[in-house]
Amino acid sequence: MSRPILTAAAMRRAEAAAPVGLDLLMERAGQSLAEAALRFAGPMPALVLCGPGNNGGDGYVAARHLAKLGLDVRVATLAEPATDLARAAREQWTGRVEALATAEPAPLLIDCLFGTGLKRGLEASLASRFKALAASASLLVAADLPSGVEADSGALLSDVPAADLTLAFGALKPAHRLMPAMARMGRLVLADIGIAADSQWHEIGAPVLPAIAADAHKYSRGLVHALAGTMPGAIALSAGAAARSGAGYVRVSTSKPIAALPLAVVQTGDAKLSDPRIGCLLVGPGMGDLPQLLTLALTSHAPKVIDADAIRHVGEPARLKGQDAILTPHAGEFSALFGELPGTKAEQALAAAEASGAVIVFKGADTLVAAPDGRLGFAPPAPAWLATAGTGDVLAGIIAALRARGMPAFEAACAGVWLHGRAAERAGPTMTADDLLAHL
Ligand SMILES: NC(=O)C1=CN([C@@H]2O[C@H](COP(=O)(O)OP(=O)(O)OC[C@H]3O[C@@H](n4cnc5c(N)ncnc54)[C@H](O)[C@@H]3O)[C@@H](O)[C@H]2O)[C@@H](O)CC1
Ligand SMILES: Nc1ncnc2c1ncn2[C@@H]1O[C@H](COP(=O)(O)OP(=O)(O)O)[C@@H](O)[C@H]1O
Ligand SMILES: [K+]
Repeated sequence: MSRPILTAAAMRRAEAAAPVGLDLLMERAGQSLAEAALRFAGPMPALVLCGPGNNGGDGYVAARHLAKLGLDVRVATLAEPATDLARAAREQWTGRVEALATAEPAPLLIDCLFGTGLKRGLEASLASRFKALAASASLLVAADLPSGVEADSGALLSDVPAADLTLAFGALKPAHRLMPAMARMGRLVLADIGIAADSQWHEIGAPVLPAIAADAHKYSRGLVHALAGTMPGAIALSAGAAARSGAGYVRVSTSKPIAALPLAVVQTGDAKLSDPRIGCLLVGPGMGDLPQLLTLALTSHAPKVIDADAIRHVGEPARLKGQDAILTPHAGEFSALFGELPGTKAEQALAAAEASGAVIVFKGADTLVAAPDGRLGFAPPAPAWLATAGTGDVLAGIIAALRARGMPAFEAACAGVWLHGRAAERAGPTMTADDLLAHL
């Protein structure tokens, strides 16, 4: 099961369409916040910071439930509630409400200042007060989003303290899975408040891989054909990854023998790309300045993974229409091909998929997979030690193998990204790209 991801506007639509009233949604949000905070932190004195909107409303509800659960809880606010829902929640809180500017700190700080409605950075005095209270607390729990994070882009409108726990209400928002916000969430927990969170945007979940048929033979399991360029190490990483990701046959066409290739990978001097058995063609890793390799690849009818240097040689995104291609750019390769697109990383990835007709794996600490039909996958966090040379070559090889095994392009790309991240977790912080192969 992969979890839906909703923008702030989509979230408001889902809330409005819910079979129960908004007051009940807020009650559920606040109650789940109280229960999660108590389970996470244990019974320690708490200070709930309430903002003017419905995120603040969740805070008043949470405070009421925490008090009912026997906790020593105080509430501080920067302004009176500005919405009917928040006002109603405030009225049901029978305790005192302190001014945020003068409130004493508490070991458990619950941040209900702003959620999806944040419009601009926090005022300087509020931001510094919030930071000081967070610095004095042992644990910081954020309601829906750490206050200061923009829900749709993942931008930090204010330099917010990192939460230890973030409780997302109803559905994940893009900021839960986009940098730099993603790194401020701490543990991320999703609270079901009873909305139907339908979306074409999802967090990428554990893949279901095609089974190996009992009567399989090497070609039926999938043939990956890779085109080697000037840097043999890169294609060796890609081909090794493809071989370990279930391709039945991995073949590399190269003008000179490559010593680093696994023995199971077949080297060939000619590139017979008309071979109908090719399940996926791979071009780009270690290609160097040989644009003719891309030109050759684009003459083939086989599905393709286009990575690294080959991306820079595409020229016009529309050249890829009808190519059944998966592109795997990092940020530099992305802007080299698509230019500086407007909008959030999510919107940029989707625009690139539409312009090229290709599935786009927009890599980084927050990798996205976008399909031309509007589907968008957000990778779960992967270890930062993936930031080492050659890991992209490994990813391209994994995806090529899954495509050759018959997975559709979007599913193969999502599955590859997921497996790559989990392999890095298993390989540990000292890994090199070579080590990653052993953990596929
Ligand atoms: N709408 C609903 O039915 C539900 C909403 N829920 C909560 O409501 C949140 C969204 O509520 P809202 O749309 O009221 O938005 P928020 O509570 O996130 O904040 C919006 C309010 O803050 C003000 N504001 C925005 N940025 C500011 C800044 N930098 N400095 C000072 N004031 C600023 C706005 O003018 C507005 O009054 C969600 O994140 C979630 O926590 C939950 O209670 C579940 C139900
Ligand atoms: N900070 C990070 N956290 C998680 N994953 C990362 C991080 N930095 C890079 N990655 C991942 O590592 C891989 C790097 O690929 P790429 O930039 O193409 O490197 P190379 O060309 O050297 O192989 C991508 O899959 C990317 O998503
Ligand atoms: K918040």
